[in-house]
Amino acid sequence: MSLLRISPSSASVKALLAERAASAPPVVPVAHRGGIGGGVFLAPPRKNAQPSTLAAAAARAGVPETRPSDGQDFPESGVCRAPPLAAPASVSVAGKPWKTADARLVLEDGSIWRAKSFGASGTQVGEVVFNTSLTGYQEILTDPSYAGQFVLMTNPHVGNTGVNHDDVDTRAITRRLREDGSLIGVLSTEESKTDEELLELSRKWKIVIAYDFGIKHNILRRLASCGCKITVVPSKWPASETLKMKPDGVLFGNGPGDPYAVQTVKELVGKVPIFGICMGHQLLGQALGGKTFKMKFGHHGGNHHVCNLQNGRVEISAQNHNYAVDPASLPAGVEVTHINLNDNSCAGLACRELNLMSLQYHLEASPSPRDLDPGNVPSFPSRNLCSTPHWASRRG
Ligand SMILES: NC(=O)CC[C@H](N)C(=O)O
Repeated sequence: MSLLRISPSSASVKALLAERAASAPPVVPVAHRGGIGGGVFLAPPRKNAQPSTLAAAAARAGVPETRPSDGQDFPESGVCRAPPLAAPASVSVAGKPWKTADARLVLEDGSIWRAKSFGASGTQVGEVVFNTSLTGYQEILTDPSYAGQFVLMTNPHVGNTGVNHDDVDTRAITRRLREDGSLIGVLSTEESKTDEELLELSRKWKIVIAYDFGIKHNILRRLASCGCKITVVPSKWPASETLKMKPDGVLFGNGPGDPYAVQTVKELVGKVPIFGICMGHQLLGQALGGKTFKMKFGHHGGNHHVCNLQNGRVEISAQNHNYAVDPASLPAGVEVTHINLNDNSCAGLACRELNLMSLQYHLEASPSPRDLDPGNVPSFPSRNLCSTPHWASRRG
């Protein structure tokens, strides 16, 4: 086991940490199983795992020098310090069959735990809970009852590999959770997201209602990773019921066949921010008074060039549709924001006055590794479903 200093990267985060920093032991943990699509382990950057750092950190935290094997510190006193193990003369990670990445776990109390991850990448929001089991992590990490949560194993000795130089102590976070109760956390490997942004994600949920016409799970996953709390409703869910739920935004997603449910969309337009994907885009087009038509052979492929008319950038998109919105039929005030460069058909529209936008392609489908990720298109924040100001306003 080893320790890691909490290293806030900005004054504002420092301020948030100030109340707790004095008593918070400078430790970092291992977190398992984000909702990112697999297990995530955090391990500390190796440079922070030096015995001298550990000793100094322990002294600052006022933690007595005891080893976990003493068995005196936990759980009675909620001890959270690992012993200053003598590091092996040389420890190499070169032979590991996985890639590691810098990761951060940001809790809603303002604490930031920097470490290394392996496995899935991305950003995920979830409730952090701890599990004290000594064995059986396979069953724990695959238990669907943990959906929406991060599981923090208090026992660092998980699996059959023994304790090694990269393993870390999770008990500091556990102590915090025991004192304050379960906390919402954000686990992220995305360097483009600042600490402040991650902290905001942990504190503010956006309530999204997603109509299910056959919605793709990855759309929901990507929204969840932006800090959205999503309720999926059936395709015939009345607009009046949606409005009663006071959402920050409504998503009309993909689905088979000719667009339907236009009446529901009409009843919501102008009352709540709306985002449409693929069939949702066609529905919005019709609800605004436009017309859709059946294309000769449709668009089905993973390499359709789309021009974003707002910034002139060309995006490579995944497409799957047989119908398209006729731009000439759209009323004034509705802007065509994207066109398919193969045939100049409408690939996106927006109406700022009515707080809506839509795309005729699958931005969640990752045609290239991160092609349509907002972090890669910083000049166009509306690429981000969540940061688009006219799509989903923030909820405090
Ligand atoms: N991917 C989709 O949502 C398909 C939309 C619609 N069914 C079409 O074929 O045009």
